[in-house]
Amino acid sequence: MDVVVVGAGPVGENVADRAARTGLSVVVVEKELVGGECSYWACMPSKALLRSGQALAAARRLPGAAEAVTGGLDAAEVLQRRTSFTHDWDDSSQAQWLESAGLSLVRGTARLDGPRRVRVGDEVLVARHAVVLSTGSVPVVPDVPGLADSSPWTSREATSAKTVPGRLFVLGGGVVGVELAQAWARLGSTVTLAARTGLLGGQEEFAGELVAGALRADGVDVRLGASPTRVTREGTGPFTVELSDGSRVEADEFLVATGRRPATSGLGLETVGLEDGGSLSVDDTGLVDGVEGGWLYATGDVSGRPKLTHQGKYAGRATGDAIAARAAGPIETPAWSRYTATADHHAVPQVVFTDPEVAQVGLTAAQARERGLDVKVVDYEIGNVAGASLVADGYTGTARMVVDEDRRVIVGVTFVGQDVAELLHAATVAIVGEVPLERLWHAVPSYPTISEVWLRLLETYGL
Ligand SMILES: Cc1cc2nc3c(=O)[nH]c(=O)nc-3n(C[C@H](O)[C@H](O)[C@H](O)COP(=O)(O)OP(=O)(O)OC[C@H]3O[C@@H](n4cnc5c(N)ncnc54)[C@H](O)[C@@H]3O)c2cc1C
Ligand SMILES: NC(=O)c1ccc[n+]([C@@H]2O[C@H](COP(=O)([O-])OP(=O)(O)OC[C@H]3O[C@@H](n4cnc5c(N)ncnc54)[C@H](O)[C@@H]3O)[C@@H](O)[C@H]2O)c1
Repeated sequence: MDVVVVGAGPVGENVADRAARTGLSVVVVEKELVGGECSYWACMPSKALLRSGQALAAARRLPGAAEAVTGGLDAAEVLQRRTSFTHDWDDSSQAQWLESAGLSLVRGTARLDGPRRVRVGDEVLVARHAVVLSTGSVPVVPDVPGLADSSPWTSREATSAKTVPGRLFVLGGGVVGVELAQAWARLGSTVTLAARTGLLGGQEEFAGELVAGALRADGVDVRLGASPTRVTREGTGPFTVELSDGSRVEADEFLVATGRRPATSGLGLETVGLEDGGSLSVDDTGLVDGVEGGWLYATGDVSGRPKLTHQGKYAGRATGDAIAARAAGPIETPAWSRYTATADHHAVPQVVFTDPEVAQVGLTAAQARERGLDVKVVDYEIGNVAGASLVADGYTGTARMVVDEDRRVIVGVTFVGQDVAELLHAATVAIVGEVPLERLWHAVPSYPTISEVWLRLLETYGL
């Protein structure tokens, strides 16, 4: 075979598909479900858990519709819809797609076994051109006394649960923590969320503040600056969580949402001169640094690049194309070519699917300043836009545009509010295209849409 891809998550599937398009023979090895974490325990089920609650909350913000909402969410129906998205954790349709794309599937756990060699049980696959590691990431469980022994939930259990826990304790104020805290609170759980700092660190501060306010409005007990010091649990009974502020919380489930690390343990990295379980670093084509011969690639969560499905798939397409092209001879890989994931350094979009949504791309104001840019920050209250006031009575939300004054281009945008997710791609296009503000002025948003926030941002900037 020409190429072996380890891991059939969304990223591995994309690498394999692109490499095979030019006629290379590609084998994909998967130890669990074809489709990976994203399809079965992450993106899709978590968004399905959130969506019905958002629709209900949106209706409640509209006189006329609000009166028609006479009950709460039907949790059983929401869980059933979630399960339909995961195909009841059955991957046969995704496995069929793989075969229909001309890719071979080997089921089992793969490990490297020296250069270009991948062992799956007794079988050794030898790749003529490339081995690609697309093994994803695993949750990090912090070293809190009693926690690891108490069988806490990770995002897997929290996205696949069949019933609503009476009381849920969430540790971590990142994306997983806030999304799943809101999902379960709206499904009827009594939720406590503890975060050692503010919510959504790394984003603009107002994003975490608006989300914290919304969670509290949903009844979540948000404890900022609080860390658990001990967790105790008898068998499968309730958890008792002791917190650094001296308080105690009882919960039926405890969700660990404190980040993820690349899945490199037991991958056989030591057989190719790397450290078992260590982190990988890659160039923009996905080639792993420190390995001779240009045959080992890594993409997606395992690669140390942004842990997001769309960004991993983007890098996977570049890697698949680079492998296919290199099979025919040396290639040039300048920035912004089809072989390079250049946008990883400039414009990584992310939507946090809470209500309000947080949609962010590029640099925050603080990150832009850290890079030494001459920055102008423009803020605008989205509720003042006619389109937003039509979408919801009392619309609350904020938009921020970060401008590089030297080049007069946008380097970062954040929108927080209801229904802002679909606004984000325009911002991504503006940043990737380095569209000058004077030209952006001519991109006229329709009236009355929330997109008119673009006009207001440019006017507030001074155009
Ligand atoms: C709760 C949650 C919600 C999320 N929501 C979003 C979202 O809304 N949008 C978004 O963009 N991102 C989201 N993410 C992140 C997203 O899930 C990941 O970025 C994405 O799944 C990464 O894809 P991947 O293919 O690199 O890895 P994975 O999806 O983890 O797939 C890796 C695959 O490799 C297999 N594998 C691992 N080791 C081996 C081995 N040794 N041999 C064979 N097979 C192996 C695994 O079984 C798995 O199928 C979310 C994450 C979580 C935890
Ligand atoms: N909508 C989306 O795009 C989406 C949704 C979910 C997850 N994801 C991706 O999945 C990845 C994992 O998400 P995540 O929320 O687990 O990680 P994260 O890195 O976003 O957040 C982890 C949070 O846990 C906190 N933390 C870490 N160690 C801690 C400790 N010992 N005690 C208390 N708090 C601690 C951190 O300060 C941080 O706030 C992220 O990279 C994210 O991009 C994306």
